[in-house]
Amino acid sequence: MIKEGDLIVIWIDGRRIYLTKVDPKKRFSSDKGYIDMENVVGKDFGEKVQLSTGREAYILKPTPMDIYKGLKRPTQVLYPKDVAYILYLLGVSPGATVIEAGTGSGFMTISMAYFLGKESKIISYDVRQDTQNSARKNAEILGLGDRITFKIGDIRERIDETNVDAIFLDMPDPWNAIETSYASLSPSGSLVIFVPTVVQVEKTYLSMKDKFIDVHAEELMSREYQLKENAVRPKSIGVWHTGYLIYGRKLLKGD
Ligand SMILES: C[S@@+](CC[C@H](N)C(=O)[O-])C[C@H]1O[C@@H](n2cnc3c(N)ncnc32)[C@H](O)[C@@H]1O
Repeated sequence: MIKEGDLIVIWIDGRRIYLTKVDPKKRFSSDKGYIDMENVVGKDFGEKVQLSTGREAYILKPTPMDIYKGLKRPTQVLYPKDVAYILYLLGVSPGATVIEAGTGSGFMTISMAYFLGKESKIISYDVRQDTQNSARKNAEILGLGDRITFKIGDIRERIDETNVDAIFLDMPDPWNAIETSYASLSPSGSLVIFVPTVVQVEKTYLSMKDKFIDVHAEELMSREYQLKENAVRPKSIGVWHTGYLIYGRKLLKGD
């Protein structure tokens, strides 16, 4: 049963998916109508409610995908298809320590905190205080703030932590952060990097190839389908390119 303070999704249609906290004193408004939140308290997840216009909406329990659609994002954020595979490539499990840069809107940070659980330590660096503040707010809304340490700093110059399990970089010039990442990683730890252009892939590869093993780059493609009777087919409009993932594992010097 839904109670005050719960995080819920108000689902009106495929383009109107809102993530909000239940405050009985407040009103949720959209271009399709409003509902006083006191009318949501006591409902069950999956139940239908009626907006002021008579339009129906559904109350759902937030999933990472809803969180992705509903969060504020001052920077470009990673797409869920990439986030899911990055988690796999990082090779980490609950209890791990992971370093990330840059924080940006915190979508990757939040995803790691969500999937790696309470015992994990996520340390996220960014050079910008404003975007990191917004990421911190996002993490707090989701109740994940205590799993994350936000740090202001240039990861090309310094990573305070050593012997970490994995590092993820989403920044314009990751090839300048290979030295610091190498020093911070535990032997055989994974370094995963996201970049949007092939020039960045080559520069990153060249800076990694002597210190990391199993270095490779790949791109993930996802194609959504139109679901309509007698017309099920790939949608004609979609996101075709997000970026490339580069991966490698730390070798000990001299190996
Ligand atoms: C595209 S955003 C990251 C988005 C993030 N992965 C997400 O899913 O929300 C890139 C971020 O890298 C930060 N950045 C750029 N250079 C950096 C550096 N040398 N050290 C730390 N952060 C850096 C930028 O300030 C920016 O916030």
